[in-house]
Amino acid sequence: MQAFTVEQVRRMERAAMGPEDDGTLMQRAAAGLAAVVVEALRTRVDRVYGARVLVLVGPGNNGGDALWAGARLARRGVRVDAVGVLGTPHAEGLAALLAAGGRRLERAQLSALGAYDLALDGILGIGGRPGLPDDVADLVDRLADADVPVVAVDLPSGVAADTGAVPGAAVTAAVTVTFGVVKVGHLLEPARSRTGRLVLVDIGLDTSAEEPELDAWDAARVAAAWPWPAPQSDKYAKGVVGVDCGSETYPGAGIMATYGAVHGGAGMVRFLGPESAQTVITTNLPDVVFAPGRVQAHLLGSGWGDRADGTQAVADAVASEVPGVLDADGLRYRPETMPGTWLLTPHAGELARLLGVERSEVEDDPLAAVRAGVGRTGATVLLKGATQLVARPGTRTVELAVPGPAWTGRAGSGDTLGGLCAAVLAAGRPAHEAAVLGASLQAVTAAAHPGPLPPHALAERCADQLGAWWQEGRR
Ligand SMILES: NC(=O)C1=CN([C@@H]2O[C@H](COP(=O)(O)OP(=O)(O)OC[C@H]3O[C@@H](n4cnc5c(N)ncnc54)[C@H](O)[C@@H]3O)[C@@H](O)[C@H]2O)[C@@H](O)CC1
Ligand SMILES: [K+]
Repeated sequence: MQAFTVEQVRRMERAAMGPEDDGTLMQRAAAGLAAVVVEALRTRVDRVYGARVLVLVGPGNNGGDALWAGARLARRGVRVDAVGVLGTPHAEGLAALLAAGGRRLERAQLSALGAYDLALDGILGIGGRPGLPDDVADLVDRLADADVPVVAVDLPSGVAADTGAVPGAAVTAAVTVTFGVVKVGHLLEPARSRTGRLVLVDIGLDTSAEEPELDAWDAARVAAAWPWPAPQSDKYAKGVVGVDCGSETYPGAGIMATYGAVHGGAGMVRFLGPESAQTVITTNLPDVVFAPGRVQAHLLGSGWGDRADGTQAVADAVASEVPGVLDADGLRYRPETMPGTWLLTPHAGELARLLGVERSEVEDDPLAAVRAGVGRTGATVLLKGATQLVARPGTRTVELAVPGPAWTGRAGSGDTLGGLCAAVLAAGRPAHEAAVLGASLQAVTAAAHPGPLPPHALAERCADQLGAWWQEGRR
């Protein structure tokens, strides 16, 4: 699924509209919106005729969409009340609603909000600045307290369309009906959680001239893209991962990274980390070897802590011209520039350190931050966290891994994730695919095995998930 910025949407809308806006796009939007509301009413109260809908109307075309949809609903016998909550409502939309039998109420006339079966959030769309004025936020809260489900028009009002940030008050929608294309904010946390179920209504926008801002993967695409071995694939076709992770202080990181590489399907895993980890590894994963030798993807950095020869270890691996994953403490020892065949896997704090900015700056605009990480290093970058983003040199489009349940993020998850990515890299896939596939496999597996499981146990379930896909013939 592709997502676009507000600027791109505006360009596409202008191209679709031509020089004069004759309202066609808004009518398409309103028709699609009304159809979703009809379905939602059927599901919730088993009727359309006589159901009650409250329309919250802001000052722009977002309110216009909501009012025109309200008019369509009123013509089907829905009792529609519209209340202007910001600025002056869209004149033609309001006239259409009143002509269809809807009512306009003042805010003071609103009582017993629980009597409404559903509310339409037409407060702000892609023209909205994030946040809501206090009095509007108060009304939105009262609707939530009264358990009135909200259908958001285009976007839940208050969220930032281009970043997914929610810096102030915002609507939390049960369903969001968006028009033409998906916007970035629908897919990135924390706005994603405000969006509810996302429905895309086709209004005839042509995306072909625009490079998408985001490319979001789903589980089916991950299964189809996984580097499944061919019948004749030997261990070298599947790929050898060289794991130099962990330290005497943090041996567990080396163990968990190895679990990731083994269960991600590597043909062979060489463990080149501290001796203190070897007994545990060889007891639990007897297929792992400890001798140096041929490596098709490096995995470095997890659990290193301070390492005297860290800079040299990374430089040697990069100089070997074999691709690799550089994680955690290893990021501190990276050379000034790296090839795009290398994958860096920072979390927000590590990316902030790499960029020399505050962590909040990364969290407020992760898309910009992950791109900046590529600009700064030359490498491919996977930003780990609630939404896992992958940026790479040569394209503006950022890939979004399948999201996972919140408890996946715990000590050691990143170590096994590095191993999963390295297994894909060793199979010959480019770094950005290794990142998306590894992160998505971990997320899909975590969603299917509500634990919370410790990372090494989740890594074992990742192998089960691959096995399930294999059996389903998803390869
Ligand atoms: N342009 C088009 O052709 C189409 C637009 N559509 C709808 O139009 C929407 C965009 O419409 P607009 O550009 O009018 O923008 P909005 O409807 O998002 O509203 C922008 C207005 O709200 C005010 N405003 C913004 N943030 C505010 C805040 N935090 N507090 C108070 N006031 C605030 C602005 O000053 C401006 O007057 C889309 O989201 C979509 O719903 C659809 O009808 C499809 C076609
Ligand atoms: K809205």
